[in-house]
Amino acid sequence: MYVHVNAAVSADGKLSTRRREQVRISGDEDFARVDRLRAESDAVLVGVGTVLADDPSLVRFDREHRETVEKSGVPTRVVADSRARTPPDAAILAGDAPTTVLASEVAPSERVETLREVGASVVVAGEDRVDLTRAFDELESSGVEDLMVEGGGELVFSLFEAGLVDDLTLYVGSLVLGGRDAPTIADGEGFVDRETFPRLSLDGVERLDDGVVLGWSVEEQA
Ligand SMILES: NC(=O)C1=CN([C@@H]2O[C@H](COP(=O)(O)OP(=O)(O)OC[C@H]3O[C@@H](n4cnc5c(N)ncnc54)[C@H](OP(=O)(O)O)[C@@H]3O)[C@@H](O)[C@H]2O)C=CC1
Ligand SMILES: Nc1nc(O)c(N)c(N[C@@H]2O[C@H](COP(=O)(O)O)[C@@H](O)[C@H]2O)n1
Repeated sequence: MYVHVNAAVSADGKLSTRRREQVRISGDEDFARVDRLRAESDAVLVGVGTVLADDPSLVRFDREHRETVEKSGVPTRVVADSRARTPPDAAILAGDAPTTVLASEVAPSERVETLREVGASVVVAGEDRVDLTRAFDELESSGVEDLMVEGGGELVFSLFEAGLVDDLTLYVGSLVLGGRDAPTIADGEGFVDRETFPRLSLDGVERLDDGVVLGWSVEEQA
């Protein structure tokens, strides 16, 4: 499965403010690029932190572009949510697009049952937090070849740590958000040993809206 992480950051590298409220960093051209990326994907993944902060629906994508890349149907929405905290009335569970919740064994069974009742598929992988490698194997066996990840920083750090990221694109907008506690694209514990820093290879730089899109592929980890 090919894993592409995309996000928008401020000029000082923040995904949002210290209040973790959704901030529109992308402009119209960048959102159109995001819609094309979604159209190229079989599934779009976010962490439950993003669901609780932004209440995304993840239903928008470029339908014309999807036809040109020969993908059928609509992208499945996926949430990494160890404890099944996704509210049953969350926008990510509404509408016709399918939703898969990746949970772990600590998820209370009644919450898992409620999510199933409102139409989600629930995949249990991992004892405590979601075991992303196992969960991705399950997604792949269900037909997901191209997975787009739209954040947030806790989830993306874990994906880098597990060596699961193939591509990273960042839209860098022309604003400063600041805040030592504001989320960045890779939060979590952080890497400390030089040998473990994921290394990137710069593939492209493009000016868009009032900002710039940077594209990298992730080099093989030793
Ligand atoms: N500008 C942009 O492009 C974007 C901005 N954002 C912003 O980012 C913020 C949210 O990011 P953040 O708080 O980091 O939340 P995330 O969306 O990264 O979700 C983190 C949660 O995912 C769950 N999770 C399940 N399995 C794992 C795992 N293996 N590793 C890590 N996490 C796992 C954890 O909760 P649990 O343990 O309960 O499972 C964790 O707390 C918001 O402010 C949002 O607005 C978000 C996306 C894009
Ligand atoms: N690409 C991008 N630019 C921004 O400025 C953003 N704030 C985000 N946020 C991400 O988009 C999700 C919302 O998508 P929908 O409105 O549901 O289509 C949000 O949850 C973040 O993952 N992205």
